[in-house]
Formats: sequence, C-alpha cells, structure tokens
Amino acid sequence: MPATITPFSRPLYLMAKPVGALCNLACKYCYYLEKSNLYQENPKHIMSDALLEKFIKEYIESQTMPQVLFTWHGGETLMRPLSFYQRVMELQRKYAHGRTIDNCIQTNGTLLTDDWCRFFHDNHWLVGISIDGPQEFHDEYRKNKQGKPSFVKVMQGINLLKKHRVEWNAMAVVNDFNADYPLDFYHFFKQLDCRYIQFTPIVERLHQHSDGRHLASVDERNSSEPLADFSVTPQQWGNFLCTIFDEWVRNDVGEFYIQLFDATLANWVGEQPGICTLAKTCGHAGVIEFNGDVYSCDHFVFPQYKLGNIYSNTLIEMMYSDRQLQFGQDKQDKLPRQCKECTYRFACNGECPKNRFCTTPDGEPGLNYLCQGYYQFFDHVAPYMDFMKREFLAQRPPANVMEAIRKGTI
Ligand SMILES: C[S@@+](CC[C@H](N)C(=O)[O-])C[C@H]1O[C@@H](n2cnc3c(N)ncnc32)[C@H](O)[C@@H]1O
Ligand code: SF4
Ligand code: SF4
Ligand code: SF4
Repeated sequence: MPATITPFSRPLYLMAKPVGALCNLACKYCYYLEKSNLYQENPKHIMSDALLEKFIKEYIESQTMPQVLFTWHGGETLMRPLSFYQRVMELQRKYAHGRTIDNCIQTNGTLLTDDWCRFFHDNHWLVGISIDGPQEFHDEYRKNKQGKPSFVKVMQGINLLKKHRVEWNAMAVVNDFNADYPLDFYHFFKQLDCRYIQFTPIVERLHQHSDGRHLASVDERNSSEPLADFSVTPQQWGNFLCTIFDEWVRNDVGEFYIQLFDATLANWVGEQPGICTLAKTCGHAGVIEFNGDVYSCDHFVFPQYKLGNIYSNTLIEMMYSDRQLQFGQDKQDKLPRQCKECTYRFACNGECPKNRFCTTPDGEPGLNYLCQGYYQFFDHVAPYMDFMKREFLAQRPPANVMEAIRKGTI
C-alpha cells in the first residue's frame, strides 16, 4: 500500500463520517464540530449497521477501477468501537469481488490503544494524525471541552503507532498562533521522523446561523463577515511556506514528503497534484454523513451543498449529478481575471474555492484570501521548481536540486 494516498485523482470518492461531527475534543478552529447542529433532530449521530452495509456495497460497486479507497473521517473516528471497523472489514470482504481495498482513517490520536494499533497494522490501514507541531502550538487550540490540552495523549498515540509499525502521516494546520514559527514546526516533524506531512492553512469567517453554527460558507460574503481570529494571514502563510521550503530544498528533498511542495512540483511538470486545493477542478471528493446525506465536499457541508441521501439517490447519481459537476467546474470557471492572467495560475488554480471571498483591486469578486501568500510562495520556489522539472523530464531525480544549490549552480 502506498504511504500516502491521493484520492482526488480517483473517479468516485467519498469520505465517510461514522460518528458525524461528534468528538472528544473541541479544537477552537474546527470547521466540522458545529455540523452536529445540522442534525439536531437525530438523537444519535452514529452510522447504523444497515447504512454501513448499504454504503460499502454501493461504494464498491460504483467504482470503475480495481482499487477502492475508503476514508474514515469525522468528528473523531475512534469514538466508534473497534468492533465497528472490524465489521467494516467484514463487509468490505463480502462485497470486494476481487477488488483491492485500502482504508485510511483520520484521527486526533488521543484514543489510540495497543488494540487499535494492532488492528491498523494487521489490516494495513493508513492513519492520519492531527498534530499542530510542538506542544505549545498544538495545545493552544487542540483542547477538550473542559479546556484540557491534548498534546501528551497525541504523542502517546504516535508512540503506539510507531511501536506497532503502523503506517501513519501527520496533518497539521497553520493558524495565527503557530504560523510565525515555521522552523520550530518543521523540525518538530523531522525529529519525530514523520516523513509525510500535510499542512492546511486555517481560514474561517464568522457568520451566525439560526441553528447555532457560527462559521460562514463562501456564499456568505455580502456583509463583511469578520475573519475568525485563529485564521492565518496571507503574509504569514507565504512566509511560512517559503521558510520551510528553503530548508527542505537544501536538505530534505526525497527524504521528507511535504504534500504541498510535491503537489506544486506535480503542477510544474503537468501531472495531477495529489491535493485538491491546487487542482484545476473540484468535485471529486464528497462526504457521506452518518445518516447517509451526501455533500459536495468536506469543506462544503452546508445545507445548500447537500446532494441527496443514499436512501433516495445512488452515489453515482449524486456524485455525477449536474450540480456536482458544476460545483467542480466552478473552481475554474469562476476564477477572477487576476487569476486567469496570473503567471502562477498553472500551479495555484486559485486554490480552494472556500477561501475565495475577497475582491480583486478592480472590484471583481472571487479572489482567494490567501492569494498574496501563494503568489509569494510560487514566485519564491519557481527557480527550484524549474530545475526539478528539468531533472524530472530528463528522468533524473529532482533531489539533484540539493547538489545544484550546494555547487551554486542555482
Ligand atoms: C475535522 S478533523 C476530523 C478528524 C479528527 N477528529 C482529527 O482531528 O484528525 C480533520 C482535519 O481537519 C483539520 N481542521 C480542523 N478545522 C479546520 C479548519 N477550520 N480548516 C482546515 N482544517 C481544519 C483538523 O486539524 C484535522 O486534521
Ligand atoms: S479532534 Fe478533529 S473533529 Fe475533533 S474538534 Fe479537533 S479537529 Fe475537530
Ligand atoms: S472546495 Fe476546496 S477542499 Fe473542496 S474539493 Fe475543492 S479545493 Fe478541495
Ligand atoms: S496566486 Fe493569486 S492571482 Fe495567482 S492564481 Fe493564485 S490566487 Fe489567483
């Protein structure tokens, strides 16, 4: 199994939420926790066995390829007992009909035990652990409802994963608090010997909804929704990326895999980037909630982006519906002229539509809030990317860039 899976290049892909938005933590910046307000009428936010079976059967049968990827997401996935995931395996075997099935699971890591790790190892699951860097950064926002920090428990979880040789990678968010310390952040992951690192910028705006949710969707941009204070600024994001890139490109190419750098190189050479935010279009990755509701994307779980429910529509109908195709195509069609004419459009593609709530200097809507940071990053890495592209096209390792820098030829 590959150490990192890039689901967005696959034809039909859904992230499943077996406990909806329920969680044992209450990270201040979390976009998903408040989604439970969408389901106030449901007493329990738990995927039933009947729905699980229906989903697994239909999901496998909808695939056009011999490999099938399941992603378990939340909320906190480990709030289901191990027996739930053992049942998942049983159902996957029942409906596989010769297909290869992979599983990844995203977790905050605090509930990991020897039993969980044995299960993940024995069944080759890839485990994504959320950790925001060194303790002081992580604990600033990743606390439980009583305000108790989670770092120590997450590290215990990571040690268990290592002990049981489970394949894992780190998902870290970059927010107002940790963004100014890129090297502390990067060295932390290197010291952990974590070779696959994903960074996501936190960008949220506040908008009070009548059901209690307080985060805005991209459509809610007519009044001036304030930015949530934990959001990273465009300048912070640009500096953060450039600083880590400078260390990585000199020492770590081919050794440490940083998803955003890899995706940037992929766009530079004209391959599919393994990250949706830098891809030309969206719409390849939906979400299925605990009750069978399907949404366009994990960051668009809003009533207006609900595609239907698995009990009334097939997954194929929903994921290939005109609405979903349009959702995907809008990423490219709705780019403002500034992006269409941007030197780095081929690398950036206007990034994630959820962050496109700004206007260009000439008043056109749809500019990405992080534009300045991304432009700074792409402009900074361009000579190195050009070099790595040449190496790649000549079938030599892009890691030769490190030697070229040492010799001063770049
Ligand atoms: C919503 S959590 C669900 C899985 C699990 N509870 C966890 O924390 O890994 C999935 C990922 O989204 C990240 N995340 C949370 N809030 C975010 C936000 N506002 N913007 C971007 N990513 C966010 C988390 O740090 C985590 O890595
Ligand atoms: S652990 Fe995951 S789901 Fe829970 S609050 Fe934190 S980011 Fe959200
Ligand atoms: S909306 Fe954003 S998160 Fe969703 S698929 Fe598009 S780029 Fe990815
Ligand atoms: S860098 Fe800015 S202008 Fe260029 S494509 Fe990205 S968001 Fe658009």
